[in-house]
Amino acid sequence: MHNEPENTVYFYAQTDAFSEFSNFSPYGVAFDGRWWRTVEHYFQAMKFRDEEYRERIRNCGKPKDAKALGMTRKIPLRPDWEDVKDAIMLDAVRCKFQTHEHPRKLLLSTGDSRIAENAPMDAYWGIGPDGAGLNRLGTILMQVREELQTDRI
Ligand SMILES: Nc1nc(O)c(N)c(N[C@@H]2O[C@H](COP(=O)(O)O)[C@@H](O)[C@H]2O)n1
Repeated sequence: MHNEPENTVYFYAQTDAFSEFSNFSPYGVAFDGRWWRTVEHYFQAMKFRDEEYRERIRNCGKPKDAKALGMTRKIPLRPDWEDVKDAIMLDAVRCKFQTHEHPRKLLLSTGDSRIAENAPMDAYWGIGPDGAGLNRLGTILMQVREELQTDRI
């Protein structure tokens, strides 16, 4: 069962409310001494072991370009991707909210509301076409919010 919709904060497009919660929003993260202009750039690059290809993603302009580069299967996906992708996403999202005050305050302002990525085509990170998707990104955002609320980060 889902919570009632009125207790849910939805986000997705950069033109919608709470767009700051999207990995496409313009809040960069630092990992391994390098700056990634969005969480999406970092997340997509981590799919690959190929350092040159990671750099290509890091240096591409927009998060949608990073996502498109991350979709290729011409460069092999790292073999452990399915095992590590949730931890990589959590690290990146946590780093974003630790680094940037504006999205952090917005995240804290949601209290204990459910947070859901309203991504119609994505039933893993988002709620998918019928609202019943796994919403892993929303769950990670709620975990990071709880860490902030309880001063654990
Ligand atoms: N804003 C936005 N536009 C899309 O088209 C999307 N699919 C998403 N969702 C984000 O995509 C990332 C997952 O990519 P993979 O499917 O694992 O390659 C993740 O950042 C989702 O939040 N967002």
